[in-house]
Amino acid sequence: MNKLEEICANKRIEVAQRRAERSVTALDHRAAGQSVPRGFEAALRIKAETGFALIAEIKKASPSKGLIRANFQPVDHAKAYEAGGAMCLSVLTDAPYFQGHEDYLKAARTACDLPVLRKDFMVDPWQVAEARSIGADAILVIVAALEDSVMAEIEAAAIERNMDVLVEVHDEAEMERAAKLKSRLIGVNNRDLKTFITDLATTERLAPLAPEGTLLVGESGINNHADCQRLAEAGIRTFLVGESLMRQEDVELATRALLQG
Ligand SMILES: O=P(O)(O)OC[C@@H](O)[C@@H](O)c1c[nH]c2ccccc12
Repeated sequence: MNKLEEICANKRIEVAQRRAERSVTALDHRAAGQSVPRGFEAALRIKAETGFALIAEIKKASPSKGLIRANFQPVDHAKAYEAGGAMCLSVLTDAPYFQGHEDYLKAARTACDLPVLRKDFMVDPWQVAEARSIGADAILVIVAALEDSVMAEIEAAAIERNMDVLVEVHDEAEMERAAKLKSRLIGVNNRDLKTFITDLATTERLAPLAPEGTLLVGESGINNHADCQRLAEAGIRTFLVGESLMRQEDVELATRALLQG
């Protein structure tokens, strides 16, 4: 069992417990109290026409790096990312492996005007209703973790709720499977799931294989402006960046430097 399979096996157990306590109807009722979804993909597409569109990630820890940020303040981070020029936020909510929490997403979204992706491991369409009920504007679908039929069900649950779907791929076969979905927001994860090594060449290799009309997102291992410029050579102007920003003292300044050099 690789790490992703292990995480998803645990997620199934975790979700089964929460699902027993709350129905989709109850979640949708709760979601009605949230503000309507902010356009996640639309914000990225507009910005990517003229510059670099950034999804800035709020991430306290990860399985490969352990604790990334000791002084962890999701509200301050959200504000700093927004002030620094990010178009969207991604907030880790997985607790066992990333020390995330749904409260971090709620607090971050309330603190700014940016659309927010719930960064978690979706294994059940029920989680989409849950994500919307805490205010998420978009969800992540990791192709490597799901069968085609479940992937489509999760996507449908998001579309039904006017949420956007970031579809994540790691290799050619996954890009082909992603193309069968409706979403044309596709992230290429540069992190090898078995070794945890990141290599920007992954995005460069897969970019030409994306279906027509796709907004491609370069994910993971993007450390500086030069990395953004390198991916721009391959036509990618949208990036998902976590660790390199989370490690900086002045997050707003670091965000601006990443985008502008
Ligand atoms: O911290 P980085 O190397 O900038 O990477 C951010 C993001 O791509 C990474 O956190 C990520 C990509 N896909 C995921 C799926 C689950 C959890 C985390 C992730």
